[in-house]
Amino acid sequence: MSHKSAKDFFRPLAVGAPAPLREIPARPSRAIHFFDPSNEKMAAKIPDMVGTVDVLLGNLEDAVKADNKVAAREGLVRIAQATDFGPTQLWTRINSLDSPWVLDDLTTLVPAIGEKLDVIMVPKVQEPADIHYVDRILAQLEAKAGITKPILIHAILETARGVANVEEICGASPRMQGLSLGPADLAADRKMKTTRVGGGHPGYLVREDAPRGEDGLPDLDAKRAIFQQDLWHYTIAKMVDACATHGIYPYYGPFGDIKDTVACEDQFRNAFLLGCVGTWSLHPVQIKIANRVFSPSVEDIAHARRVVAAMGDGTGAVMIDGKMEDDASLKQCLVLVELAEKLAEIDPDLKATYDAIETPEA
Ligand SMILES: CC(=O)SCCNC(=O)CCNC(=O)[C@H](O)C(C)(C)COP(=O)(O)OP(=O)(O)OC[C@H]1O[C@@H](n2cnc3c(N)ncnc32)[C@H](O)[C@@H]1OP(=O)(O)O
Ligand SMILES: CC(=O)C(=O)O
Ligand SMILES: [Mg+2]
Repeated sequence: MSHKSAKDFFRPLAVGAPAPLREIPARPSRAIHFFDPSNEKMAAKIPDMVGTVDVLLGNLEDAVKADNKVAAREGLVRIAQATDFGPTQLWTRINSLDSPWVLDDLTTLVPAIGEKLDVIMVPKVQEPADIHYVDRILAQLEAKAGITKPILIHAILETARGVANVEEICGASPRMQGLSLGPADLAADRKMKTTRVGGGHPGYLVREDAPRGEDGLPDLDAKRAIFQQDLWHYTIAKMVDACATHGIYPYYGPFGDIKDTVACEDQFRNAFLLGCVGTWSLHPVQIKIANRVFSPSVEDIAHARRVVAAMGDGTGAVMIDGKMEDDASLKQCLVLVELAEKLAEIDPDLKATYDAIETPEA
């Protein structure tokens, strides 16, 4: 197998295309809010959502009826051209690479709104070749349209083969911005026996040991605690490692039980704690949940700042509230502090909240 040389990796793939980025900017993207641009009621709400969510994503793939594919594509062009997105990013999810719509998605969107599109989400990515295909065609279209900044690529991990190839997918192009988990298609592809869009399952559990009777046998009638397990732990952890290795960003994905806002928050928080930077929002109610979960808490920032202040030059060990802190826990605290600073730049309420935290002298 031939590989590009290191020096060629950051050269444009078409003459006149913008130079690839060497670092993917760490822009806040706590919620990637999905809307169907062919749904007039939904589309009408989008201009007023600017500034209330980090990313607005015009979805062209699953959840858009086959008969509405052209209307969705054209609707996205109209909305993008008419809207000033300010600090909010504009993303799209194109149709899958084996669909009859994807080529028109790309050849329509890039010339019409390429300068406004930050990221193109590519569904059902199986292998690096899928990214290479999109990479080259984007460069050709950017060159032809005179686009000045490279459009980034985000891959959805929603096939077993995609999961097996995740590291190569992350490293396939300097355009790679991140990955999202696609739990619905992934479950189908793996032949998991679930019927949901993300979240847990009551059958996937661990049960407390049974008490033993005098005969030494388990008492099967005893009440025992059960603990539902996370179906997605393995895949999210694998995604997080692959993204961190390649300097790109991991995201949870959809949580389909819109009315169960409590379980949604739990699933999002698990992803946040494991290293994800954001998640998807399918309904306006999920934006607030995502913004809350993917912003460090006041308690975490208060603690992190105490550790930073106590650690001086960042080496050695100190005790705070009975716990040992050292170089490694300081690094964890800095992840939270730096994230809070980034979010405060675009979220005035959060800035006020973080500014009000009493910070010890360094
Ligand atoms: C597995 C995957 O691929 S997941 C990604 C693909 N799926 C999606 O993108 C789904 C996007 N979301 C939706 O289609 C819808 O939110 C649904 C179908 C889940 C629920 O829609 P509804 O039944 O209309 O929800 P509900 O009645 O609570 O909506 C309340 C209002 O919010 C609006 N709304 C609902 N979802 C959205 C949205 N994503 N963005 C903007 N507005 C929305 C509705 O139009 C409605 O407006 P109205 O008050 O003017 O009538
Ligand atoms: C996110 C997505 O597309 C899926 O779960 O299938
Ligand atoms: Mg899918």
